[in-house]
Amino acid sequence: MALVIDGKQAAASVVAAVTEAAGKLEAEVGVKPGLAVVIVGNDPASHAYVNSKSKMAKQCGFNSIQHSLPEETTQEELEKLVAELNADPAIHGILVQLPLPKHLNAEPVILSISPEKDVDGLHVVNAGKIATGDLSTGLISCTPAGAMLLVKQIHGDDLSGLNAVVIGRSNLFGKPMGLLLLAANATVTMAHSRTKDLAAVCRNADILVAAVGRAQMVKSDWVKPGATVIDVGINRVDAPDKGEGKTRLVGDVAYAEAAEVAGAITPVPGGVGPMTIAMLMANTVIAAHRAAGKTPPKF
Ligand SMILES: Nc1nc2c(c(=O)[nH]1)N[C@@H](CN(C=O)c1ccc(C(=O)N[C@@H](CCC(=O)O)C(=O)O)cc1)CN2
Repeated sequence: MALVIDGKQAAASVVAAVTEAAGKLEAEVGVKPGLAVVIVGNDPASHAYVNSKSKMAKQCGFNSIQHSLPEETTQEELEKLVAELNADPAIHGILVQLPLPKHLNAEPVILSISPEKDVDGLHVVNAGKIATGDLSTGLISCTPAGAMLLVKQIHGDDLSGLNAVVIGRSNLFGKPMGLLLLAANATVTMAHSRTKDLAAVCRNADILVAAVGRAQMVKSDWVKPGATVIDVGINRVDAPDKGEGKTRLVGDVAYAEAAEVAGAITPVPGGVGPMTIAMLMANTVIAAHRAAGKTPPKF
């Protein structure tokens, strides 16, 4: 049976380090890290994530501000709010929760965030820094940064000689994850919906990262014996065994059967998910240190 990688515990360690760094920064230079979280519309899952982020920011000792905008907010109004937050010296991190309602275009909104305050790491300046191998002066996208911490728990910092396969090529996760694995010297394959014989490609992976958004698509015969499996999927499926109308969360990997083959595996829930919010806190405390002219902590 595979080792179960405990994302909750890893996230708690990151949050403890962030809280300590935030406390020291405030004590030394009087700067309290400030995080502004912006949400548009009424999507219940997005509201739950945003509430968790605001709550966690408070727990870390940050100045935590939430802007909940109505569904009918215009592109102009949203970008105006971002401009105000860019200009606010008490705010070091700005996050716009995704997805936005259909009438809004996320790309210009993300580009309107100052790269130094882009704690989601989605601005082209931050994405470009990862692409050029600069992992120390920008801000790294939270879910891939968190997934990398879990990979490094198993394999250490240097992934030389290891084959990594990332299934999924989104800007939010797949692309930066591939680049972070590459920066750690893994030999990286980016796989996606058009990849020929995906199962065979995956069987070659020492580190298999699934971010496809399809419940339990990755089967045990896709997993190389002893491989590390990182499951980024969060899919809600019917759970008739729990009672009528009940649901449960599952990942993109058929967990029970994959755990029989893998060397280490992240569960869903409790794997990569909790790392996302922890790394958001880490990025905010890093941004606050830089704004105060102090050397940021490393996570
Ligand atoms: N602006 C952003 N939008 C979105 C991001 C993001 O990083 N930035 N990521 C996702 C949603 N997300 C954070 O926003 C997120 C998803 C899941 C979790 C998490 O902890 N999941 C738990 C299960 C939670 C549950 O029970 O529902 C787990 O996997 O254990 C945290 C954050 C899309 N939007």
